[in-house]
Amino acid sequence: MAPPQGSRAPLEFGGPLGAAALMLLLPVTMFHLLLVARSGPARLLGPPPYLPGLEELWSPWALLLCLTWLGLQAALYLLPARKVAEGQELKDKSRLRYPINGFQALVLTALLVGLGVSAGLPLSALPEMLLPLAFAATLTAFIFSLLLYLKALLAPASALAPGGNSGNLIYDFFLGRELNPRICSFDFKYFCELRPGLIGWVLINLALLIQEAELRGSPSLAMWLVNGFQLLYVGDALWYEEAVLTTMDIIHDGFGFMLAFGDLAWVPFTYSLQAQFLLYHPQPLGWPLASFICLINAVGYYIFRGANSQKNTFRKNPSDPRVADLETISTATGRRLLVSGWWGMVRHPNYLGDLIMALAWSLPCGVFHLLPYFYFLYFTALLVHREDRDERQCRQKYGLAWHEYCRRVPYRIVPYVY
Ligand SMILES: NC(=O)C1=CN([C@@H]2O[C@H](COP(=O)(O)OP(=O)(O)OC[C@H]3O[C@@H](n4cnc5c(N)ncnc54)[C@H](OP(=O)(O)O)[C@@H]3O)[C@@H](O)[C@H]2O)C=CC1
Ligand SMILES: CC(C)CCC[C@@H](C)[C@H]1CC=C2C3=C(CC[C@@]21C)[C@@]1(C)CC[C@H](O)C[C@@H]1CC3
Repeated sequence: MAPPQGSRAPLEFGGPLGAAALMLLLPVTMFHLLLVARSGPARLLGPPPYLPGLEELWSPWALLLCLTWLGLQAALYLLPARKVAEGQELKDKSRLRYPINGFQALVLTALLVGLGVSAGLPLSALPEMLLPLAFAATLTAFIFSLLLYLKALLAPASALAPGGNSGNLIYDFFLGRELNPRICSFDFKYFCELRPGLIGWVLINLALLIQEAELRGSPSLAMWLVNGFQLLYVGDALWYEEAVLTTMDIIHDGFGFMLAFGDLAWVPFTYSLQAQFLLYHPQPLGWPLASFICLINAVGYYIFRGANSQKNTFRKNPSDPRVADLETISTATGRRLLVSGWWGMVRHPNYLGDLIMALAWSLPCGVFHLLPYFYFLYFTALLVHREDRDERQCRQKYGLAWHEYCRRVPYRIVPYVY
């Protein structure tokens, strides 16, 4: 198939070979983590305790549950929103509109789950179903990506993403061809990025907490901490939902297997790894250490939220009194770059805060297993790679001004280290 005109973007993720390898490696890693988390030795780098057969992975009930969950979140997405936000300007100069009702979806889901549990819904049975649920989510993501690929064949050239249109089927399937696939006003990428996966993640965490309480009389302090920290993170993402409209996933990347699998399977089933680990490997944690870990999470959150809010406020209105005094440099595009405040400390202060929080989520699991640190390790790799991609895009967008910014702010993520 010939690449569409004008698509000359350099190949990322190691090209078609890298994309094929990731498509295999990501689900395999997810199942490995699910299996070792419940095994006695819980060794991240050891072999899985056993290889599950298809009868253990495939369950029509799990698929039904997965589709019902997606249907519920889609219905909540369609409810009237407190605000409708406009996205960034597209190639054809138009702007898409997005409902801002993610936090409302989280609260309504919590109410529905609360009602369900009080009516006898066995939420604590969820941890036993993680394997078939993850399989169903992977299958759903694969079929969904296939449909998205086919849908993109009918899309006009102006609707295609800059990256996922190389003409190589595997690469384009992985990266995604269409930038903002929609049916009427329902935006699939925006919906998947924040709702089913993120809310699913905290629901799985809650189910693990409830099962721990049933097993041991009450949830452990470590389990409370992991649940609390991650609920704060998800609540924050949904409260500041509008900010996702300026991320590279929404502005730059197409919607293909990478994001569909990432959003629907990877996030709920691997981001809940610490809580999964704690259910099978209870860890003693005293109040002094717990308080120290809370402090680390608070510092991480303070940097993460401060940096993200500063940039979002500045991008929305550079004369806002909260950012008007910050030093900036001009660029040829007319947009300015912050060179003081959080964005004068390192070029990605929000990543630094996010990484500090990631560490705080693992610490309640103790220091004798590597497994609960998987998220921290994976996330470091993801953010270093993401920073590199963003840097390339900014260099292209801002040219000399970006070089000046790099000269003024030489460190990328960690001051004086990287
Ligand atoms: N938990 C998870 O799995 C993940 C979490 N995240 C988190 O999501 C959040 C969003 O991350 P992400 O989308 O990667 O990127 P950022 O929010 O860091 O956005 C990068 C963009 O910010 C703008 N920018 C960069 N430097 C400056 C500056 N000095 N002044 C003003 N604007 C600047 C540029 O866009 P422009 O100039 O066009 O505005 C650049 O492209 C982060 O907090 C990240 O940690 C991200 C990925 C995964
Ligand atoms: C499976 C692959 C390794 C890559 C998958 C990447 C996705 C899991 C992430 C890509 C960007 C994401 C963002 C978030 C969650 C993870 C994914 C979807 C947030 C919604 C997390 C909360 C933050 O406040 C905003 C993030 C935006 C980007």
